[in-house]
Amino acid sequence: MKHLLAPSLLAADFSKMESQIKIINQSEADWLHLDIMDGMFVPNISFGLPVLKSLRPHVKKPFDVHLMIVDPDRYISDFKKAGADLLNVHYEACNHLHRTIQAIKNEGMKAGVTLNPHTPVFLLQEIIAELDLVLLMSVNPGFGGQQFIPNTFKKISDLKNLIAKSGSTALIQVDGGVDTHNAEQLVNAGADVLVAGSAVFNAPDPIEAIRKLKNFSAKV
Ligand SMILES: O=C(CO)[C@H](O)[C@H](O)COP(=O)(O)O
Ligand SMILES: [Co+2]
Repeated sequence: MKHLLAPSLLAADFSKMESQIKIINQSEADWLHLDIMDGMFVPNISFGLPVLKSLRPHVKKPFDVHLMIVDPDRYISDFKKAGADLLNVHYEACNHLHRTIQAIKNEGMKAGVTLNPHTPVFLLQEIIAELDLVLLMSVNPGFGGQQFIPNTFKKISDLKNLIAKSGSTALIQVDGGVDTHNAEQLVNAGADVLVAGSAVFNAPDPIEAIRKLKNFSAKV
C-alpha cells in the first residue's frame, strides 16, 4: 500500500482558514489531522468540537482526530457528531481502553490508539487485533514544530512485528517532527500514515510540500 499523508491543521494560519482548507482540498493530502488538546493531558490548549463542526462541510478529506485529552470516553459521540472519521485516543489517557475502543467503533468510526514516546509497543498486545490504527508519537505531545525522536524507528519495527504476529490490520501512523528529510526513511521502516504540521504549513508552497511528502515509494 502506498503511504498516506495527513497534514496537521495545528500548524496552519488560523486567521486564514479558508485558504488553508483550500490547500488541503486541492493537494494530494489523504486525511486532515486534527489535534485536540485540553490543557490537562498535555500542557497546551488547541481547538475543539465547534471548530471541527464548522470545518466539516468544507473539507473534502477524512478527519483524523488525535485526542490529547483526559478521559476521552466523555466525548466520543460528540466527536462523531462533529465529523470525525477516525478517533485516536492516547493509551496513557484511558483506564478502560478496550471499552473505549468498542465505544468508538459502535459510533461507526475507525479506532486508533496513540502511544507517547516513553510508552512501549508491547502494552498493545491484548488490544492490537481490535485496532484500525496505532499512532506512534515521535515527539512529546502538546506542541507542533518539535524535533523528531529517533527511537521511533525501533518502535515502528516493534509494532510491525506485533501486528504481523497478531494478524491485525492496524495501520502504523507517525506524528511529530516529520519532514522531507525523514519521511522516506519512515515509510521504508514501515510507517503507513505520516502526519506533518510545520513541514506542510510553514513551507513556502504547502501544496508542493505535500507533493514531496507523498511522492516516493516504500522500498519494502
Ligand atoms: O500531535 C501533535 C502535537 O502533539 C501534532 O500532530 C504534531 O506535533 C505535528 O506537528 P509537527 O509536524 O510540526 O511536529
Ligand atoms: Co497529532
